[in-house]
Amino acid sequence: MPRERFQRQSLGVMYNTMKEARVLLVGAGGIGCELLKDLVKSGFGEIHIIDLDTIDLSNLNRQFLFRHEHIKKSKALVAKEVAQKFDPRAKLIAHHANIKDEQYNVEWFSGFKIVFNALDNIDARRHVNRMCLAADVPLIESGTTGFNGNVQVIKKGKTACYDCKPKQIPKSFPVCTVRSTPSQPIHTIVWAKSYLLPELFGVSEDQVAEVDSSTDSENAEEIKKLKEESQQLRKLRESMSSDDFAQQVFDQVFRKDVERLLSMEDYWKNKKAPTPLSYEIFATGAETVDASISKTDQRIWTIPETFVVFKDSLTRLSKRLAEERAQAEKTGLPEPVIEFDKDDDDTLDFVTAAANLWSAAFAIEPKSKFDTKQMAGNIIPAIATTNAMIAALCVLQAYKVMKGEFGRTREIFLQKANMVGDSSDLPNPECTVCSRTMVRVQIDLDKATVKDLVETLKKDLGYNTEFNVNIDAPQVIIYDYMEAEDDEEAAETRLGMKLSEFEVKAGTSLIVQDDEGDEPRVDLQLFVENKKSEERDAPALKIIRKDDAKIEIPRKARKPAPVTNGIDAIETSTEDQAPAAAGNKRKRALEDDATGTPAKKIQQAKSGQKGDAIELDDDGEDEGAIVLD
Ligand SMILES: Nc1ncnc2c1ncn2[C@@H]1O[C@H](COP(=O)(O)OP(=O)(O)OP(=O)(O)O)[C@@H](O)[C@H]1O
Ligand SMILES: [Zn+2]
Repeated sequence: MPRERFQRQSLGVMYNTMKEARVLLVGAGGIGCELLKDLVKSGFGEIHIIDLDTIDLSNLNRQFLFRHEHIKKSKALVAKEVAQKFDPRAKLIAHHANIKDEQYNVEWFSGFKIVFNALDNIDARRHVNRMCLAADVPLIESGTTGFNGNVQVIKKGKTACYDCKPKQIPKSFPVCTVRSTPSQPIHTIVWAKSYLLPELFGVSEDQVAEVDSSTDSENAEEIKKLKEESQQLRKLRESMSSDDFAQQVFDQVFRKDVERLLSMEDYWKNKKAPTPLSYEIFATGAETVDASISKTDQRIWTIPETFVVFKDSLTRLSKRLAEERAQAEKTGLPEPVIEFDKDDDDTLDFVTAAANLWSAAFAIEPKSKFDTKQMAGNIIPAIATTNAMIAALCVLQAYKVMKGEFGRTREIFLQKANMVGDSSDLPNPECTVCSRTMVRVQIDLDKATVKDLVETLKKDLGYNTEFNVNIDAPQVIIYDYMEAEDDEEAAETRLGMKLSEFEVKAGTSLIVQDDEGDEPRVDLQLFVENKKSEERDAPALKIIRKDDAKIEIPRKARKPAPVTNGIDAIETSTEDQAPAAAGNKRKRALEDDATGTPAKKIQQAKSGQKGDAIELDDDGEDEGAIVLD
């Protein structure tokens, strides 16, 4: 078979290693479909694919393993079936599940040679990052937005982890800009999506991340007024079933609230003042417009069309909420809410129409339903070719990982047509995630007490008396060594409590924080597994040691003393300082772009400095691996 011959030629001795390797692919979406094809075609022996989702019509344009007849079926199962045809000898195993499920514990992760992340959310990425660090399995992390993408190799102790660099927080807009002085279409879209829709049908603006309601001395007065207006709007919810509900809402937000703004003359000295809208005037031109105009999504609606869609979508949403409320009352479910969803036409029609009316009041250009969908959904169209390139780059990095050449792995950034590969960063010693020591612990949760845990930490891991134990998230104190000093009786009671009383269960992470002397140990993360002890006298807790190796928990690196006027405030010896090499590596990550690409690397990509080309060169005759530099 010619393909196999070429593979042998290009992989050399690695060919057989790959045939035996067991790898995990997390996510069978845009990157995942491409990556699965690449992994099968590259000859990886056993590939596990996990995805919690089912196939949607909107996936078909780029997730090429899926066809129309697969809609609503499991992504993982269909991906496996289709990719199997590329090589019937490959062992493919599909899991239609969430990677955060309890059964996918550290032990399960330990069974893989490499894990590939092809996910679409930070939460799952962070979880896999932690599991791979705990299991000491290399992770190849990847992501794309539009024409941009990146690949990062993560290996405990050798390279930076996913959390070593701060991640960009989603952009938010100050409440005063959105509600009092909008000047761009995005402001009015955010207003409709994150203020008007939630105030009428969902949670309040205070709880929406896209709107920043924090006050300072300059805006405190205005925010107070805006809060009063929100309350008035919330009151209107009571008349949701009345015939003139749309008129009441329109009058309140597009007339009264705008009139109030207009009365603040100082506001408009240097800005164009808004115009309050009149329901009667808008209604006059609208009699002949059919509500089905909302289906037109590419062209900007006229004012009468916008008015009709506003009224019609408001009625649709009101009816829906009334039905859901009646249902919830019957079944005792909590009060329902309607949230914005770009694929839900009722909410999208409402946001488009309301945003364009708000724009009309402020003389801002209106937007089509299609454009509003992109902007409100923060959608950057996914590009199939970007996914394909990133998937291929993941495999090229995987070759180096297979050879254990972590020093030669590259962090790769794709910026439109420009690609840059820079050597992987070293771990950030101040990273609260990868600087921890991570250990598995088997606990008989029917038996184990806080005392058992405390004693095991002292006996098996060398802890002294001064340490605390918490559940990671949500934070719950399990043991606090200071308690004994404050209240001996309470401390005794706590020691006798079972860990299960604190809701410790399989999958829980426990964090042990050392407080001993000047040089405490780094934090210890214990990954809990529930295991019944078979013999009666067997210990209720067992620390799992890889190959029976002794577990050493390193001491925290002391921070270098602060520098004042060029003179060290406290004299420090060189041994006291944090590892220099790692420190040098952490100089960047100041401002990251939407893909989380550090600013420095983008600059390089743009200016075409170091490493702006990807070279595929032959890395020695017998090994024949493709090297990316
Ligand atoms: N916790 C998780 N466990 C398993 N799979 C996950 C988890 N979180 C996300 N995924 C999967 O990761 C994949 C990411 O793929 P992609 O970025 O192409 O998103 P998508 O949902 O397919 O597309 P879009 O968001 O553009 O509609 C999805 O198939 C998603 O179901
Ligand atoms: Zn880290």
